[in-house]
Amino acid sequence: MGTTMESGEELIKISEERIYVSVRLRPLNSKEILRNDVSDWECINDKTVVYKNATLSVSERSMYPSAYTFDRVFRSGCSTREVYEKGAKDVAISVVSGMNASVFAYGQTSSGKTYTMTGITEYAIADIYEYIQKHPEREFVLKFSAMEIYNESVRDLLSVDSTPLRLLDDPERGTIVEKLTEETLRDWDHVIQLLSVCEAQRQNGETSLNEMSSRSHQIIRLTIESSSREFLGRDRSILAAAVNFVDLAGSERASQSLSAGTRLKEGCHINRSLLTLGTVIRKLSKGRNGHIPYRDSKLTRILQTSLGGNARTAIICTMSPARTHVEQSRNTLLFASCAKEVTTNAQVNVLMSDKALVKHLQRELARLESEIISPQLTFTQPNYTALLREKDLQIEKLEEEIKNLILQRDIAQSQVKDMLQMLGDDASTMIRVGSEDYPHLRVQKSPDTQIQEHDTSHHSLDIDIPTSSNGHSRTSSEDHYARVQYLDENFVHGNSSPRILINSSNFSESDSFNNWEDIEKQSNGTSEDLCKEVRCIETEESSSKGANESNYLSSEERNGYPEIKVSVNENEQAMKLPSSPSEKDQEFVSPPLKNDYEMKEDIEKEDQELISTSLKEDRESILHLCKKENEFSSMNFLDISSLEKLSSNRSLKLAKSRSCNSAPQWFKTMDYSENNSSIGSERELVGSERKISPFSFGSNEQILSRKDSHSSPENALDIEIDTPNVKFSTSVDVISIANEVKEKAELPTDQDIVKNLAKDIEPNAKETPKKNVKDVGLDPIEDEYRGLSSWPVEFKRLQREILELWNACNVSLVHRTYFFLLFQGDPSDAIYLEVELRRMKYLKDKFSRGEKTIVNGRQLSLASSTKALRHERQMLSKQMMKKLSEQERESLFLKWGIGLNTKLRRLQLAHQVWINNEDINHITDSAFLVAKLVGFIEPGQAPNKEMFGLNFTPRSSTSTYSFKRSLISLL
Ligand SMILES: Nc1ncnc2c1ncn2[C@@H]1O[C@H](COP(=O)(O)OP(=O)(O)OP(=O)(O)O)[C@@H](O)[C@H]1O
Repeated sequence: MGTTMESGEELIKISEERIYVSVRLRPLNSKEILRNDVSDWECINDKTVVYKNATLSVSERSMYPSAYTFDRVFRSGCSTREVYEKGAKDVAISVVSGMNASVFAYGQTSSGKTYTMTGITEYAIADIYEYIQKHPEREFVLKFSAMEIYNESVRDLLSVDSTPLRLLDDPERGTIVEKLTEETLRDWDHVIQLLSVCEAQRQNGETSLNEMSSRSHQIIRLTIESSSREFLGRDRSILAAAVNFVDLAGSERASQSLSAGTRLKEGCHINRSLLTLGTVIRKLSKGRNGHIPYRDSKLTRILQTSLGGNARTAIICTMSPARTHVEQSRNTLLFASCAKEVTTNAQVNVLMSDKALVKHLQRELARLESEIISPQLTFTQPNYTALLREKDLQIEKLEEEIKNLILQRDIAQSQVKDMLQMLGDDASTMIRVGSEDYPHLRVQKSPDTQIQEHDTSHHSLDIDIPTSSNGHSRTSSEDHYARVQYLDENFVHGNSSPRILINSSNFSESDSFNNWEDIEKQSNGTSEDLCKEVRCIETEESSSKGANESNYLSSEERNGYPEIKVSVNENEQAMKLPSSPSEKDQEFVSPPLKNDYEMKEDIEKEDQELISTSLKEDRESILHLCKKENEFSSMNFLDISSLEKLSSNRSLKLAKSRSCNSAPQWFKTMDYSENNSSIGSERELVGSERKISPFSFGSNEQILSRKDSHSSPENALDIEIDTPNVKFSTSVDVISIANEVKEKAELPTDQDIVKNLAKDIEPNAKETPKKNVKDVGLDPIEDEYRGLSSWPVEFKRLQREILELWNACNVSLVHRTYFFLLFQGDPSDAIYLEVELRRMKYLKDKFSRGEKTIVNGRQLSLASSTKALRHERQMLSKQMMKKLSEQERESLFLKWGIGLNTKLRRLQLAHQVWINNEDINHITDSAFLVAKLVGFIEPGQAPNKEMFGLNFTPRSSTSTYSFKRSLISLL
């Protein structure tokens, strides 16, 4: 056998094993001997039986195998005991270990099946009892049942009732025989008694071959349940299995058995069922593929488990050695040969009692509940510990991060506080924006006394360094300036605040700025030096919101927007303007207009997160610039010596020249200048009416000629900044500075825009015939364009190109509006159009390459500008409710083709403005609408260009300057 079972205590798990097949030869019976039948079969060893008929021809011998090998062959002289011991016991006794078992006897009629199985059944049961007796620690329950299949009917052999029993299919137990009597064995005698009953009940009949021929298939079933006595009364497992002792009816040939009538009918059923059994065995021997016809007979249905299922099976094929039965013997051997190829898969059958099952389920339930409540507890101890350790590390890391964040926050707050202190030294300098206080921004006004004392040097411009202890009067232009600053902030939604370097000689107020002290220290220069070259940072109220961060950026950080040095021409006479008492002591910058609050608040939200960062960067940038002061001394336009040189050689001289000799005509013509009344004139240019241009610069040729420029008073772009009580005149030699830059050390790549602009302008300048300023008397460039009929065309071309670029770059609508309304065709605006065009091209180039650029310290991309533009339109739509009357709104809706009942009509309107570049009327309408919404135009006020800086009254000139200088600074 494949598996021995020496110890009954062990539960033997047997995987797949083959059916144990043995062949038993019986001796010739008396009848066979009487007719001189010979025995042709001989067991040559324990496993092989051979056919030894010497009378067969060679051809006959070749038709059949002569030797058959099985697990065991038993000679005719072997006892049933030996057959049992060696051919059935191992399988039969498996039942005590919880495995199903079956022992078959297969063979032709009268071959000795009943003879063999009777003995094997008794021996097996005897051994089972012996096993039980040897294992008192276990409790066994033996149940006995017996049935026969007679003429394809199942009968209970333990019942006198011959009513056929039904077969039921149970999904777990397989085929069960309904109402089959099952007797619990009491003792050995009980076994003998029941076996006797079965023998008595079984259908037997006399045939010519067997006086006591079994006419049915008999199945004696012994079911054994066992459990350990140790666990008796507690939850315990029960091993349950059954062993079948099957005595098949013998195949027979009617001709041989001479059966007729009932015997013939029985023989037919017997043969049919045996044929099905043979088919099942044959199919199983070839594998389990395909259909196995278990259900073709009750025999195979009942024995399905034993045939290739959960059972150990042993088949003992009995055969007569007589020559007369050779054919039947060969059939038996053929069946045996197939059977030995069939495999079964026996398992230990463990039954759980209801009590045990309940106990088991309760334990499982408790375990699952425990997992739900505390999943970690289900981990193994090492994993649990590792998990805890990991969590601890994470907690430590997070705590460390929190500490760092708190530290950074404190530092940022401290910096904010410092900056605020630096920006405003008293409460009066603070303005309230929303819930935050911001410092007022002021023009650094040079007291007259100081101006008089320092009449030889450059003068400070509107350095919006916070007020000092000196205290500065506030300008009346604060409102306007605030608007402009707002525009500057939001230029291209990137807050491209301008940066202007201003030569200053009397920047004493800056002493109050601690950082300037640091600058002084680190620059290894004297305070005088610093006073000469002070980087005037155009700070505004939004400085605390990051708008001024770019002002403190190093040139490397500005990413394409290099600082422009503005040398302030301190010409007291020219600059000194009659003060308007009403405009005195007004802050240069006022809180944002109420109309702007909403928009500003939204922007502030976005900017809040940049506040501390920008302030920190500001401080670092200042320090960085201080360090760079010396480094730049021989490198770029930021260096002090360079600026000094420029100041002394050019700007200063220019200033002196102008102040002493011939101040630019426009100075004189300005209505607030000393000589404005005498020189001012009205000029009509491109349909725009203006009294004077506040900007003038010499011919390009003069400007770009360094040698000449140093000695020429016309080679500077002059910007006059006026305040009510102090007038500033700035000489912004843009081109010269650009050239200065170009000639200096390599600039960052992003600053090439400046070079390019200078290069582009330079040839034009050279082509432009030099004009005698004195001859012209006014702005040379104006003269130049005034004499050229191409300027209006050129202006429109520039304007159209700028419009397209605005759209492409998602430029702020407010910026567009202001720019559009400000620059309407005056030739003096050419430089600004050129600058704007360059800026836009630069941006578009960046965007087209998917790159980001830094504008005023913020990263600006096409996506972010798109978002900002959408946001701006939303803000404008909100402003419509505040800035427009219902009648105005309805009128606009009708004008812009929006239904009065349309949902989100204000938003629709906001999305229509500034979208059609081809229609100048649309652009104009858009500009006026935006201007009105953001407060350029007061409700009920007719728009006119005087409001947008073209009327250079003291009040408006500041805003004009601010806007224009922002453009210049971006060079
Ligand atoms: N090995 C044996 N040694 C001695 N006598 C045997 C042996 N086998 C069978 N016999 C005898 O042969 C006769 C027929 O045996 P048995 O009834 O067991 O055959 P069977 O295969 O069961 O026949 P059937 O299929 O017709 O029931 C019996 O009288 C029996 O005593």
